[in-house]
Amino acid sequence: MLRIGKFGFINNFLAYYKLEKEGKYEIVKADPKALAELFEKNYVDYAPVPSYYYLKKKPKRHKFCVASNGEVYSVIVISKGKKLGEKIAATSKSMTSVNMLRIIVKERGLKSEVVQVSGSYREILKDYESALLIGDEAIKARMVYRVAMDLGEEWKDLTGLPAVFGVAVSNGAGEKIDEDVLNSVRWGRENIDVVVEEASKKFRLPEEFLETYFEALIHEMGRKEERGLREYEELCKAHGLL
Ligand SMILES: C=C(O[C@@H]1C=C(C(=O)O)C=C[C@H]1O)C(=O)O
Repeated sequence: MLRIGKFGFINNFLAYYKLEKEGKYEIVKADPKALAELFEKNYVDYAPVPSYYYLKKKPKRHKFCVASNGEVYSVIVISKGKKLGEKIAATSKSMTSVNMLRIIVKERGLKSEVVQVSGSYREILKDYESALLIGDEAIKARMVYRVAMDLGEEWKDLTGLPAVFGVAVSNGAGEKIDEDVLNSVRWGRENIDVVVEEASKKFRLPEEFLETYFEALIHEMGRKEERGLREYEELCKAHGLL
């Protein structure tokens, strides 16, 4: 059975809902950085990985992605106080957004330094005023702390383009898998009420939030997303990050 990766976040819940029920693939869940490592070791045949990893290694890329054209809700800088801290502690689970934040900070002339740290967000917030969080931790934290930045929104303001956080890659034979994932995405969109109800029970989050969230996520690379990814590559290079 082919083994495929899944971001172990709510951001992949809608996309993989139908696919997981069908049981055609063995699905391996991990955070974005860990999934890139599993792909690197050839443990998975196909997986979404951080866009930054893709740009570094350029394996075969497919159409499934995790992107947003504006607010994304789950890639955010939260702050305990009113101001950004001198240092923004970025979760070690991220590869794309930590570099995206470095670009935004420089382009906006902000003074904060972005440092990458490990640990849960509660641990991080013991030592730092501000933190870049992704995925479910970001969603939990945003219910409690002030959202200082939404990276999807910041990226759109800065470039006028979508932010592409993750893209699907394969060891070469991913065409059919990608087609199955995108069919599952379409099923999820057409049956969003079912997906939202299930997700709300599973993650104990309000249906209203989940609906807004799932609608904000883009899961198929189109022309705008291609341009957004290219712009990210160019700005990474311009800032010495790639
Ligand atoms: C949209 C998100 O973006 C994620 C952020 C990533 C990163 O920063 O490397 C990689 C993949 C995405 O899953 C999220 O975490 O919810």
